Amino acid sequence: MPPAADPHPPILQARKLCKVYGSGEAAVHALRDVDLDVARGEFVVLLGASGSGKSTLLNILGGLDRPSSGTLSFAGQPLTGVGEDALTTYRREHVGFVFQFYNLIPSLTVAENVALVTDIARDPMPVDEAIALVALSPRRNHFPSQLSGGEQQRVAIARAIAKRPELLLCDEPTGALDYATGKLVLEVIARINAELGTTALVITHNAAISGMADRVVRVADGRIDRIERPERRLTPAELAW
Ligand SMILES: Nc1ncnc2c1ncn2[C@@H]1O[C@H](COP(=O)(O)OP(=O)(O)OP(=O)(O)O)[C@@H](O)[C@H]1O
Repeated sequence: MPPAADPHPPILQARKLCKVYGSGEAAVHALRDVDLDVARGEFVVLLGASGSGKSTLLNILGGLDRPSSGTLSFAGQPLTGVGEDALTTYRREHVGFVFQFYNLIPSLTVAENVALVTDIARDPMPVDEAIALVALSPRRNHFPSQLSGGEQQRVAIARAIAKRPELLLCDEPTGALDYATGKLVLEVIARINAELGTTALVITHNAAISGMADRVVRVADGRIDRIERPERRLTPAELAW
């Protein structure tokens, strides 16, 4: 008899992921044999020096890029060895991305920026619900240029979560923000993880942020160097750096 399927597969399962950019003498081994399981609802922080491979890993986990070798699955379904259409569907339906620079459309208001996503999503939340989740309801009709960096990042988060993705992948979401503003943005990500159950993976250079995580994955030279599980998850307000 074949083994029974795991009733609760990890939302992400990576095995022996490798990524090589270029070839020959110019080859860069950005990821080397990365194994990682992420449980549904987890809050994972990825830490590591510049160039260690964090963005490469996050981009592959989010279906923005493909590994050179190794396997990846989402909720038990393979994402490696599949066509471009399957990867696009995965990204569109299941993944919300937040980057360091907010990538908002300057000529559209907050509500219109979020609506860009809800208009094409399968089961989106109402635009104003997404905006309320990031505490920007009073600014719904403002343009990005009228908002602070932290507020713009919260709009980017509203846009990322409005389609109710299972995964929220954030690459240096506080990288361009000052201390207090960065904390506010992290509070929003932590609240979405807690209230919506969205699995969150957050890249940072800032080790202090790791106190917020269920698990801290340390990446060094393209490998997972170690994984730590803090005894108690801190709120962003309790973090200090
Ligand atoms: N498109 C590319 N072509 C060639 N090399 C690349 C490419 N993208 C990334 N790399 C290299 O792969 C390695 C890992 O890069 P990656 O961006 O994943 O690191 P990172 O940990 O996210 O760094 P940072 O914290 O500076 O963003 C680096 O040596 C980088 O120069």
